[in-house]
Amino acid sequence: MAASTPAHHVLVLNAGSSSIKYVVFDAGDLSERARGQVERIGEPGGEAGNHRQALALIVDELGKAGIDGNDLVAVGHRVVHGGEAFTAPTRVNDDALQTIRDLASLAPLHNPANADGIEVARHAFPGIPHVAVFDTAFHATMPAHAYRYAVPEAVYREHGVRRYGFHGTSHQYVTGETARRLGCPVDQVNLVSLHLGNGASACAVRGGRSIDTSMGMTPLAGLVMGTRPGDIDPGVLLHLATSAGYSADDLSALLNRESGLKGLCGAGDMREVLRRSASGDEAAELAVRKFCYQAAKQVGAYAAALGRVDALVFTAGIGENNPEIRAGICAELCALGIHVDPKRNAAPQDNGFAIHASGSKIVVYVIPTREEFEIARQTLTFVEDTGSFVTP
Ligand SMILES: Nc1ncnc2c1ncn2[C@@H]1O[C@H](COP(=O)(O)OP(=O)(O)O)[C@@H](O)[C@H]1O
Ligand SMILES: CC(=O)OP(=O)(O)O
Ligand SMILES: [Mg+2]
Repeated sequence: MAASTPAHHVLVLNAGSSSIKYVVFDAGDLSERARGQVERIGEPGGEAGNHRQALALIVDELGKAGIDGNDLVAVGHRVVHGGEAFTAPTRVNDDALQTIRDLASLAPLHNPANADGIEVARHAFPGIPHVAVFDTAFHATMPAHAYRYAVPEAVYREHGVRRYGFHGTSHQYVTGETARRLGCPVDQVNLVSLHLGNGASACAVRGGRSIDTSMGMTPLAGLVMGTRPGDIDPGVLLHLATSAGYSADDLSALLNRESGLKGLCGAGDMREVLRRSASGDEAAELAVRKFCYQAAKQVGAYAAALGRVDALVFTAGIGENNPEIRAGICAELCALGIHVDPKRNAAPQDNGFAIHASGSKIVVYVIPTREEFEIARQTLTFVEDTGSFVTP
C-alpha cells in the first residue's frame, strides 16, 4: 500500500448488542487518539437504524478526523462467539468471516452485528489486516467439568453443545489490572469478576485464567440482563413450545429481547429501572432485587469453586457506575466476609478504586473495563507475531 507517512494507528471496533464503540490507538504506545460511539441502535430516536448504518457514520467521523486506511496498521474487531473454531486472535479472511456468520445462531444479538462491522470495515479499509478478537477466547482454559453440560457426548460432539462463555476480553483485562493493583504476578491471582453491562456475566479466575463463567453456549445464560433472563429451567421452554404454541422464533424473541429487567418491569436500561424503583414501582424493585440476588448467588458459587478469592471486581456500565447495585450485591455476601465501605462505594476515584471496608476478608474493586484497549493490544501482538504488518 502506498502511503505518504508510515501507518501508525490501530482502529478497534466493538459492536455490542445496542451500540458500536470505536477507539483509535497509537500503534507505538497504545495511547488513545480518538474515540466515539453510536448508541441506542435500532431504537426510536437512535442515531442509526442498524449496525451497518452505524458503521457508515463512524467511517465518516474518522474521515473528518483525518483518519483513513493509510493511517491504520490494522483493525481489531470484537467478535462475541468464536465457537471451538477460534480460541485466539485471528486474521479475518472470507472463510473466517463465513464461520463468524455461521455462529450467528448461537449469538443472534451479536455475531451478525460483528460480521456486518467486519464486512463494511474491510471494504472501507482494504489491504490491512482485520483481526478478530473473540469474547469466548479467554474462557478456552475452562476444564471439562466446567464447560461440558450433562448431556450425551454425541450432542456435544455433533452440535457443539457446551459452555463457551463471553465477555472474555473484559474479564481478562480486569484480571490483569487487579493483579497490578494487588502487586502480584497475574498467574497468582484468584478472583471473581462481575461484568455488569447490558449483557452481564460472572467469571471465576484461578491463577489468572478463567476456570468457569456464567454465560453458556450462548450469551443467554447466567445473570439477569437487560433483556435476557439468565438462568431458567429448560423445562420452561419445552412447556411453552408444547403447551403454549411458542415457535423457535417466538422463544428466541422472548429470551433475547423481552426478558431480563425488561421482562420483569418493562425497562431494560438499568438507569430507568432504578428511577422507577426509587419512585416506588414494585415491579422495578423486584427487578433490582432479582438482579442483585442472582449475581450474589453466582459469586458465592465461584467462591466455592475457587477456594481462595483475593478480589471481587465490578466492571462494565452498571458495575462501574452504580453504587446501589454494587452495595445490593455485596449485602448478600456477608457470609464470605465481604463488606463494602459506603463512602468509598459512593465516591468513585479516577480510573478504578477499592470500595471494601477495612475489615473485609476480600478486597472489592471497581475497575473500568477497557475492552477496546485489550483488543488493540492483542491485535498488535498478533500482527507482530505473524509478521502481517503492512509495509508502507
Ligand atoms: N450510572 C448508572 N447507573 C446504573 N446503570 C448504568 C449507569 N450508567 C450506565 N448504566 C447501565 O449500563 C448498561 C450498559 O452497559 P454497557 O457496558 O455500556 O453495555 P453494552 O456494552 O452491553 O451495550 C445499561 O443497563 C445502563 O443503564
Ligand atoms: C456477550 C454479550 O452479552 O455482550 P454485550 O454485553 O456487549 O451485550
Ligand atoms: Mg458490552
